[in-house]
Amino acid sequence: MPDSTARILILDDDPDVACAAQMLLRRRHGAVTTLDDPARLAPALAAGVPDVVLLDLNFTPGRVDGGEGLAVLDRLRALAQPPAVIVLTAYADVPLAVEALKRGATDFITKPWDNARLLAAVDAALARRAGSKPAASTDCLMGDSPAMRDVKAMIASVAPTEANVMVLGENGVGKELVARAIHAASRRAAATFLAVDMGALPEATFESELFGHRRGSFTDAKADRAGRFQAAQGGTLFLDEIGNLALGAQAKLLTVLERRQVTPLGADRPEPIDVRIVSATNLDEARMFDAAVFRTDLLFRLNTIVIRVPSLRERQGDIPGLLHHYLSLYEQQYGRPVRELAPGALDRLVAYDWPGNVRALRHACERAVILGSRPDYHVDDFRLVAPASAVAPAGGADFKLGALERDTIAAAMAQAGGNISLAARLLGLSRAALYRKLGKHGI
Ligand SMILES: Nc1ncnc2c1ncn2[C@@H]1O[C@H](COP(=O)(O)OP(=O)(O)OP(=O)(O)O)[C@@H](O)[C@H]1O
Repeated sequence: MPDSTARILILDDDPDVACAAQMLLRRRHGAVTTLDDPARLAPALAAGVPDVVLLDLNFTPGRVDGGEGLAVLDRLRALAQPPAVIVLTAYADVPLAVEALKRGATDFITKPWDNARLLAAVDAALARRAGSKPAASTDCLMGDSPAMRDVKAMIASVAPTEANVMVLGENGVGKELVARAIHAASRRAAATFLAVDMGALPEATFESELFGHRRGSFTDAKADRAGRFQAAQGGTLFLDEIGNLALGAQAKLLTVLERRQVTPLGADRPEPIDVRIVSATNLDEARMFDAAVFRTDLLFRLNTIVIRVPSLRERQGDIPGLLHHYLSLYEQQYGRPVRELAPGALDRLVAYDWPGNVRALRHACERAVILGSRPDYHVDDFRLVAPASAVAPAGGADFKLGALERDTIAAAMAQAGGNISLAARLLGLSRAALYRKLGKHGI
């Protein structure tokens, strides 16, 4: 929204860049000043701290490491009432932009910028300062381990931006919760958050499901139908299991993201879309960078920011809190008495490997509450599928982890009597994920 009282400072040593930004922003905002040298920042601040600073990261000719700009950012953030800072970076400087976000920048814009994008970033920064933006919400994302604190800090930094985020991590680590937390802390929080399981979308109906269709565009199209992109308009679209998308569908998705418009099947005109994309996959980065699996151009559209959610094995410190939370939850839900863990049980549960991560832990707690019949919880009440001693050796080679996964799945299948749904539940996996793993291990 235009704000004639807003004070905006553009700090860039390139007079053409500073002048172009000033002319653009002056059309909407009151006081827009420029500064070409950070050494003159102190007197400028003495005259009044701006609401928003557009900050270039390099000032000395030949310097490209961004150190000068980051130092200015630190100084601005240390002020009693710090301004919102939007960093201006060269296209290839995305890692630097991420560093700036970690240090408290509100957003980043790559040069040469898109005018609408720059105006939207300034509006969002002003709205945030005016307190019209809801507070960050990562409450439901439990865990205070250093690894989870990093994840939460990343969420808080990237949420207010419009950057596309790719969330990486094993099954059940909480990737969807991370995506929801990003949405909840963004300026889109009041609009829709829509999750789509890309792995479950048949290729034949991919376009109709995502982009919508007009009545009569194919035999079963009895009425006009909006796609997921239209349904999430103004909000966030969470593309889950993105790594499982067929290459043909990847090309169609890329076109939509590039043009920021969708053409429903049977329509003669494209429709503009305004959605933020958060995607997730359990494939590791090496697989995602395999061109036979995933188009690199699409990957670069989606992974402006990457958030890696660590497995439960990598944050054992979170396990006691999660156990307590989910045991209490199910005790209440099933009207069971409050019980403690038997001596020694906690240590073994913490040392357990947790294939299936938090989802598996949650299901294990549900089983213990339902099946445990002693005054306290013992490890066998949790019906873990692999022995609690089956912790992968430190620095263990991949093939050992692979064998462990195969044996665990085989054990779960045997315990479930071949019932896929039950085995998937025991393992804390979705049915689709279990099918893929069965195929991978030839079980
Ligand atoms: N940090 C956490 N705190 C509390 N609950 C969590 C946390 N992480 C995950 N969970 C719970 O674990 C389950 C799985 O979480 P979620 O669906 O977000 O995982 P995921 O990584 O997206 O899984 P998948 O890869 O199978 O799609 C959910 O019930 C969720 O509430």
